[in-house]
Amino acid sequence: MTKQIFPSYLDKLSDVQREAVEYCSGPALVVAGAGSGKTRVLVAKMMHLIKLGYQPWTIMALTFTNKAAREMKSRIASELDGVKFRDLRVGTFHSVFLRIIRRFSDKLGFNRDFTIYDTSEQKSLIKKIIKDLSLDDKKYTPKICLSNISNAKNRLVSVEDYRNSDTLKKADKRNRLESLVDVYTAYQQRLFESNALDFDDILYYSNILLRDFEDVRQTLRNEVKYLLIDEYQDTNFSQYVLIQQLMGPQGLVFAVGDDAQSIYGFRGANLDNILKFEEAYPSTKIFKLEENYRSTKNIVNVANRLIQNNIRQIKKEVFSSRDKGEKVFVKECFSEIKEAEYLAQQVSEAHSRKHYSYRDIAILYRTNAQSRLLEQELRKRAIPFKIQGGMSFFAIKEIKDVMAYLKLINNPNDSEAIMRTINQPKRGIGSTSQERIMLLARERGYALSDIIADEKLLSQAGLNKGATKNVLQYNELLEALRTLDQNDLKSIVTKTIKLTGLYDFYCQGNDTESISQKENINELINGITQYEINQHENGEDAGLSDFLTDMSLVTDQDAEDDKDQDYVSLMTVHAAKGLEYPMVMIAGLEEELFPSAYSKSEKDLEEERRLFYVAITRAKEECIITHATSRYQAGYRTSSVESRFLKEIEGDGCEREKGYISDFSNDPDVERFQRKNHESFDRPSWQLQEARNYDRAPKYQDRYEATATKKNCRRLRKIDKTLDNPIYDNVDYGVYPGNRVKHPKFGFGTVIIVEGEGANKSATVEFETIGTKKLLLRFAKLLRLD
Ligand SMILES: Nc1ncnc2c1ncn2[C@@H]1O[C@H](COP(=O)(O)OP(=O)(O)OP(=O)(O)O)[C@@H](O)[C@H]1O
Repeated sequence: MTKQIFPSYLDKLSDVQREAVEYCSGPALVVAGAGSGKTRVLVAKMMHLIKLGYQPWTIMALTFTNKAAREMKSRIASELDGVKFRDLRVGTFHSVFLRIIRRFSDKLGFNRDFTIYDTSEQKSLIKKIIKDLSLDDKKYTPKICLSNISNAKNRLVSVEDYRNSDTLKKADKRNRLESLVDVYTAYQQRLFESNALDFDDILYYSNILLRDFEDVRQTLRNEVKYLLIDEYQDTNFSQYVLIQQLMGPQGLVFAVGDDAQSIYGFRGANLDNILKFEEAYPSTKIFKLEENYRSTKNIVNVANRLIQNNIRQIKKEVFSSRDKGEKVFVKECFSEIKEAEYLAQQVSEAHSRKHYSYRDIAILYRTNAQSRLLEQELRKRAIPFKIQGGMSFFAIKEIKDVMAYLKLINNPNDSEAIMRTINQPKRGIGSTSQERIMLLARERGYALSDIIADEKLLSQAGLNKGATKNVLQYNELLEALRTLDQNDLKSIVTKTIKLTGLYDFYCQGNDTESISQKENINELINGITQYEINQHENGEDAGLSDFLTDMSLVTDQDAEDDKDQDYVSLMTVHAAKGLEYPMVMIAGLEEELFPSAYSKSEKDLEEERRLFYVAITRAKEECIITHATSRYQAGYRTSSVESRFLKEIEGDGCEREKGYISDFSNDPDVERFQRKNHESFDRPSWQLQEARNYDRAPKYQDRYEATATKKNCRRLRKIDKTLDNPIYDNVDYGVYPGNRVKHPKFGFGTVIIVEGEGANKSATVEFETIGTKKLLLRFAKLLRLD
């Protein structure tokens, strides 16, 4: 092996990084601050172990994304001659353990070619179950059912455990969801019948394998000598137990993580796993990486000031040896529209005046919905951008159709794939026929794959002759597809697209939709070609089942950066984890948005704070943060209170700028006026101040599906009305001497005198164009501008 390169990887490390890499006598935890070089340490550790004589396949390294795994593998394989990509057992928890489950699938009663259901397949299955169990689909929504099932699996609660648990029963009763246990039972049963697993099952069944099968445990323990784990702070209970079962309490576990960046609590990540690492592995040695190599001093200091407000954390002093750099800049905007305009303008300026490339800039936000206006504003200025982690390619309808056929070739029992493809493209098997087939399957316990192949069963189901013939032809089509060579991936995919009729269905029209569908299908074929090349280069198999497995593991964070292209990246803060950009803008720092309206407890708030910490620490040189004082939500304009986190970051290295006057009317005159007079109007209007004083009503009911009470809705409308019509509905009209106002006919002016009472109240206004006028406020329709 290439010994001459070994010193170089150690040379690139700081003292403490090297100590961590070289320590190999027991479990270790590397507490790594943001930007402190976790990736470098993990790669070096792997090389070091290989140098010490560990065979590459005896080191298991678990990363958070497939992308990180690929990068790690290619760095190691390119630096170490003789080490092959395929020899490295590096991947996400899900991909590594999926391979293990396939290997031992017979122990679990699954066929080796099982399918992994994605979210839409899970939802579709749950909907059918809710219908079959005659449950109220308003109460038992797929989202609620799936999140409860996911929680149960991530806590390793089996269907039987669930049924026997008084605590869970009580909780479900309290939530009026007593039948959740039946939904869970049916869901697991149907997955099993379809020879399918969902994402959580991968870890769940891995745990079962290690717990219940002594021979599997021994085999794996003999194989895995060293375990490296990245992003340890985001492991959940199921992963925690899995690691312990695999390695034991004295095992050679090398965990790297940053408690301050634990942001997946909503998915079951348990911060205690890192906080209490030593309890699980008593002989642990802890290393702290505290130098942030990424960001300027100002950015690091502001981020530190924020995170010190969290109680649950491991103490560390993150510092930067770089310059102070620009101050972190916090900008108040009067509406989300103004905010988007401002950010787009900053991008323009950074590009033209500061010579940033677009690819150096990222705009981060808390929720996907915030991207729409940003996109609009960037488009207006012809700024190229890309939404990262948006709708997955594999969630596109036409791609799902092709994938469903491919899954069926691989796994004939996949009932979701049967129901998706049976009449897609249309072949005369309508919804009544489909329901009858499903009913027979449910009532008599037949597999769908058996029914569609059997004329007698189809007639028992009540299908007429025509429909029966069509179903049988569909089944023959599937049989024919299964005779194709599954190792010739490109050929099987192109033939499937043609033979199933999907090509004619999607690719014949000339309208924009058909063109885009055709492009997507072509993109799939291009992707497959690329996949075959990559697999080949890495010495890995590229058959149909390999492809399906790898695609089922693709996550939002796996998108490859296109290094040749220049565009601004837009993404949620979650999607930005692990990334870095010279300039980072963070939008929407408002209460109930960031922190999210859902974070009610102190624990939730701490997670939101960590999320903001992740956002700030993505920045290398510059960080701009914005918040809007009002936002259009659920059909109403509502006032927004600035995020509590903004107070927390105030101080050295942070500069704030208040917004200019509000523009609720979107009147170009008002806008022009604002621009002209912005210096003298740097305070939010009294209406906003007043609205802010309202006790916080749930504002984002649409987005968060929160159920606002009627009273709150009325209150929101009232605020909204006040904001949209700042003067007309106010009892005292809110006009005082000195106020700047706008009249629909007379234009801009200044109030000189206010006199009279109630309906007779009047104002004398000095207008810029027509001079002084006395107006009855009841009728005057004055718009107050300050
Ligand atoms: N010893 C070092 N000397 C100089 N630069 C380093 C050193 N270690 C890491 N870096 C650089 O610091 C930057 C941050 O490293 P990396 O992305 O691995 O950090 P990280 O710990 O994963 O950060 P985060 O958790 O915030 O995503 C990278 O550009 C990396 O090349």
